[in-house]
Amino acid sequence: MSMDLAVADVRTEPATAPRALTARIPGSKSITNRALLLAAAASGTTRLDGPLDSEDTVAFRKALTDLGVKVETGPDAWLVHGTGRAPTGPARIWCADAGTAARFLPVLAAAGRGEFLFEGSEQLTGRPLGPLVKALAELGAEVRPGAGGGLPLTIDARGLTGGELLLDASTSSQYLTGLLLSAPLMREPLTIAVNGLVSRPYVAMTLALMRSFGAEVTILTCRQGGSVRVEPGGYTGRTLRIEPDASTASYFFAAAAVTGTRVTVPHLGRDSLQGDLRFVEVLAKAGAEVEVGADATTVTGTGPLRGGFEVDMGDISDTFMTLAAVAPLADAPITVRGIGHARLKESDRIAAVAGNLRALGIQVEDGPDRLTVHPGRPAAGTIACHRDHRIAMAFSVLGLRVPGLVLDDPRCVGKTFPGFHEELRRLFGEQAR
Ligand SMILES: O=C(O)C1=C[C@@H](OP(=O)(O)O)[C@@H](O)[C@H](O)C1
Ligand SMILES: C=C(OP(=O)(O)O)C(=O)O
Repeated sequence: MSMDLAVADVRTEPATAPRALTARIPGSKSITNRALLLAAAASGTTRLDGPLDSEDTVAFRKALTDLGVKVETGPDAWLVHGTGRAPTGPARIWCADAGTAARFLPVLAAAGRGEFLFEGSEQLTGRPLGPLVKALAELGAEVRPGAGGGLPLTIDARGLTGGELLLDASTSSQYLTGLLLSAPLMREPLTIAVNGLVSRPYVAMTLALMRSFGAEVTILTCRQGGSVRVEPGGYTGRTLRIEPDASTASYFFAAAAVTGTRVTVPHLGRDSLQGDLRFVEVLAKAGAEVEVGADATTVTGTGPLRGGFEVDMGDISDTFMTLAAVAPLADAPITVRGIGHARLKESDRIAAVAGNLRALGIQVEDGPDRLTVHPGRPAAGTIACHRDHRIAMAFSVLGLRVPGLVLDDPRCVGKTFPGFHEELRRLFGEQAR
């Protein structure tokens, strides 16, 4: 199935006050999956209000169910009955396409007992897991990766003692998050020193959520770099309201910037746990008006996008495609750097963005960890999504300004927002030609 993205023909310079829109953004994937794991390991019951219901979180929840955790689901809240300990095998766990499942759950299993087999889609099996496998082996776990060094992964678990580790987090922060989340279930403290951490705000999110479930965590810094120490002691269940997903919100904020409208996302404000909310600072560089309030964020498009800048998006790399896809509409080139690790996600995202823009006639230069997009008039064409939800969503925003853009796989957005196209059309559809 393919889908025509030309839902709008929108002027960039509004003649009157910009149209004010409120986007309905579903819950954060990263918070939902962390909270599911923390709640499963906790003693007592946890209530998650506003969790994300998408392929990644359903896969994570189902994996926990297969590990013996009871989860009750309703339309607006999930109840997780914590076991107060790590799981007992045997169990066979399907991680689907979810990097968070493949990087977080094997550590939980290794802290338990029995045999566990982790498998995933072809896409996920192709993604790296090496630093986590190495760390688990150093902690004394019996781990056997698949032929490519990652999934399918077998673990013969006898519990984990803890100790000291040096972790390479230069390709993904998810290895560090995985080790941290299950550290309170180990017999002794775990101290992890980290080399080259990417996606840093995700680790701050991990630590904040661990603390909110009762864990004792100390951040130690020295001249050589940073390390984190986690005490044993488990978790205690709680009630948690999950914020709207800031990475998902980026598409709607960018849509405001390129259509001269005003988009507000309620309940996503300055206390957000999500680094990706900082995407709005990048839009401000490109000339949009941005207000990050106590409990909402609003972006207003003020005219043509301003280019002529270079920005490091290494901490917020899930949002670089949102900027890059609309960058041809700017009045000067835009360069994004620090995003080498984005080549290791659902697709090689630098190659996917560059390839699609070039196919639309846009001049692009790319390097190992950077991309420069030149101004131009994108032609109509078919976007190759590479089964990557974020490529589909980012180019859908460009589709608000470029008639005749078609996605080759519109439904891949289900990984994090199954209702994405419907919401984009609800907000911008009446401007369709
Ligand atoms: O911890 C998390 O929830 C995530 C961390 C990031 O991955 P990397 O640390 O691999 O960059 C991000 O891209 C992913 O969507 C979610
Ligand atoms: C990289 C992503 O997902 P994950 O690594 O959690 O599969 C993403 O959602 O953009």
